[in-house]
Amino acid sequence: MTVDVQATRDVVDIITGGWRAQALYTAVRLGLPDHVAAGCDNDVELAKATGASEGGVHRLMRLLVAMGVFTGSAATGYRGTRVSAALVDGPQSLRDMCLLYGEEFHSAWNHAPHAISTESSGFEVAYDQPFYAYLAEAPATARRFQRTMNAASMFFHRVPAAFDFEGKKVVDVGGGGGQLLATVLRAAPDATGTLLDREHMTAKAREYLHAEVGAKRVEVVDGDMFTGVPKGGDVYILCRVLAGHGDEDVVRVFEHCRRAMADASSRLLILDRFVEDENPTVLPALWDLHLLMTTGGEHRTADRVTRLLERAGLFVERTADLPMETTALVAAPRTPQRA
Ligand SMILES: Nc1ncnc2c1ncn2[C@@H]1O[C@H](CSCC[C@H]([NH3+])C(=O)O)[C@@H](O)[C@H]1O
Repeated sequence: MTVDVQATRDVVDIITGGWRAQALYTAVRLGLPDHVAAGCDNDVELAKATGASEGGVHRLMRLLVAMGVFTGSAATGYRGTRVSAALVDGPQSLRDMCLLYGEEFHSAWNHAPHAISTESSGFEVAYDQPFYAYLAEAPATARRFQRTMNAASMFFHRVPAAFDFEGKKVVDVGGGGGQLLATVLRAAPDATGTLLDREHMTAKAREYLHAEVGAKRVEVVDGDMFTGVPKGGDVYILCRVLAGHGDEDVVRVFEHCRRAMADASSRLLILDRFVEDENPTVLPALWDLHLLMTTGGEHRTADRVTRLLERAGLFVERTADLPMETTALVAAPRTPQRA
């Protein structure tokens, strides 16, 4: 019998992927990226700074050097890399994402066979309640989740290059904290904006947007996108809002946007991650399953979104790629619509 060495190697690489994630999680939990950045460069100092055993630190650091998280060695001194720098505590850090993925989301993924077999949330099995209900009772985790969402917003700054907002009336539907709308309005000084979100979200968004772009250029509206969206916009944005909702609800939101458009030159801009059934790439397919693990949700294929748009009287005019395998999808109304 011949042994396929490469296949064995490939399988082992995949199987041990979870261990790598847990090793990185432990490093972040111990604050190793921060301590190395602060100048601790050997096992004795790192053990003292973290309260962990010197032997444990040595063995973990050896793996992290092999993974490219740090460079150097115990003998020559450890040094940080771009990877460890991205995990140092501070604004835009991936630290909270690493902790959340290593704790609550890791527990949710422990129930992957159940979640996948039944297409239901693994989180609910692990924690006996839905993810968002849990967050409402666990403020520290809720803050960690919010920071994770912010860190995952690094594609926002590329949105103005994918769509010309200059002079337009921009409506951000489900606009969350307002970071995207602020980015768009800063890039297009003659544009004005309206953010629509649920009542419990809008106070923070209003405060943020008024501070960032001023009350004159932006309006923040409480509402329900399934009931209606503000009228007269030149561009309606739906950024990361579709994944948690069923097809019928999504068509309803698309229809509301089309009917509310100022005229036939208005556009709907969808910013989201789409999965591919043909030649899939790993991150979108992983995040699709991750939505299943956490909320029971899913990412759609671009074809499926296109069909839902068509049902709502819209067609896809063009698409553009954004960082982290996010896509900008620009849709136009089929016929001139009046509000
Ligand atoms: N029915 C609804 N009407 C308006 N906004 C909603 C509704 N349901 C959920 N949302 C909001 O949709 C957002 C999804 S999270 C995405 C937020 C933002 N677009 C970003 O990309 O950062 C949250 O802010 C929700 O409060």
